[in-house]
Amino acid sequence: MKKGDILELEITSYAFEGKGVSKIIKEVNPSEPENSKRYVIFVKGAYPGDLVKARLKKIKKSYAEAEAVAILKKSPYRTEPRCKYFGVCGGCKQQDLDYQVQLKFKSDQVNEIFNHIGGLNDFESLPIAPSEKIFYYRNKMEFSFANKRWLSENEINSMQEIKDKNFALGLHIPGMYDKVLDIDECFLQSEMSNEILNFTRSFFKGKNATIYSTETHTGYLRNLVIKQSFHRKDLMVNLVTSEENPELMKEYSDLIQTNFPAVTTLINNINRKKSQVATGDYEIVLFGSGFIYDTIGEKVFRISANSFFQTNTLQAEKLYRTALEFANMKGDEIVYDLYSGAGTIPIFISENAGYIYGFENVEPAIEDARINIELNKTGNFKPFPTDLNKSFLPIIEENKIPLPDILIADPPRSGMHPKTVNDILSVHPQKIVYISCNPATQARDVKLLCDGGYKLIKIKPVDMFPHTYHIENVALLEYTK
Ligand SMILES: C[S@@+](CC[C@H](N)C(=O)[O-])C[C@H]1O[C@@H](n2cnc3c(N)ncnc32)[C@H](O)[C@@H]1O
Repeated sequence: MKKGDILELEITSYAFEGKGVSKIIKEVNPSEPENSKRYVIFVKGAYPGDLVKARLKKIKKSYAEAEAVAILKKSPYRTEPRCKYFGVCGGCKQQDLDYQVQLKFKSDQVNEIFNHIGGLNDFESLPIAPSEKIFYYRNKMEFSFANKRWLSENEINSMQEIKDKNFALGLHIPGMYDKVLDIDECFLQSEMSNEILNFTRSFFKGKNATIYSTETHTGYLRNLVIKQSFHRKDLMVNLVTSEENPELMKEYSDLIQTNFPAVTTLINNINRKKSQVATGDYEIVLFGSGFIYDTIGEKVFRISANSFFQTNTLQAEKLYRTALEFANMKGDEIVYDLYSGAGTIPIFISENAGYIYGFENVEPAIEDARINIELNKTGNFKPFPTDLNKSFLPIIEENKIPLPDILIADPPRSGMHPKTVNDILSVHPQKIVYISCNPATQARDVKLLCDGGYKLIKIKPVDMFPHTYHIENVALLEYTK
């Protein structure tokens, strides 16, 4: 067996990040053939139930990696993808998999990750909460401009001259930071979002506007971010550019106002940094308030261009309700909310807690949290600017913050800094509710907390991102010593 070989493989299970698993016998045990050792091959582009031809890409001692090149027998779990860009776009990699099966695979994967990475086996695993909407469920889309448009095979193979290959506005090709798939529709946000996307492309193309190059670090256009309230009629268009161009922006702004009365605010974020992030060094509000408002449950939240808000509003409510159920408070508890963003969790749970202290390092998010406190007349929550890559103990001491009964943490994908885990152990809340969009780093951190005296009681995934591999999971830990 060598790299490049093509094997016929039966796919029997599913691994993290959408790889089918096939187990083959490399060496037969002659005395007990049925007990011959199985060798695992992870197959990209294959689902359980498929029979595929796959090309070997990498061979290791205990496993190999391959890529499906032909499907000989289709898995019964496969469905027809809705989107014409499926297979190329990095957005919805499981759109060809039945949604109920997606849920089952996500659930199985969380358990497997907790078992393998965390070495955790003794906990209750609650059923995954399905997403109410499986299309048009996002309230935010971040599109990128690129001066290298992804070309289809047909375009490359055709003998004709390729048009517009230096202008794209759409979504990145997986693994290619500089190439963008120029899309004219996406089923993740709303129809209106697609219209704004297409209008923005034709406007700037018509003006021969330049696109920021990741190689030369010159050029004007960087990102188009659309934020749309789910429960209200607020719609924000945020154009991220490398510099100011007041004349061009004025023209764009006037046309957006005329053609899209639904757009309630237009912002121009100026990002002079080399890194490709869709947040600016400063922002210019062209019209409207510069914010949108949305609700989760009974609570209303202001969201600015650069603050985090859960992207699936309907599922955010399920996520927060799960956290609230897990915390199971009497009403007088001191709660710490680490990575508190715009204060959405503290405000959502405020009636069930005594006092909540939030810790967050993004200034616009903290500013939003302060406004959200006023909007909701929340009298028992205060956010503290805190960099959780450093110890938060000095902030507690300086501000005489009492020790917590309950700690909620909702870190970014990278999980918690080891210093934060240590700090949690030293403030030893009775319960920890850990929300995560990356069960691998969550299991790693939960293991550390369990080594420090906590017990994992239960977990519940909440599907926030249908058709993608992304898994959101809530875990409850209790102090046992
Ligand atoms: C997954 S979001 C959760 C926000 C909030 N809990 C919610 O549900 O909307 C993670 C948050 O962590 C914040 N964050 C990231 N790195 C941080 C750090 N080093 N210190 C403090 N907060 C950080 C981000 O700004 C973001 O608001």
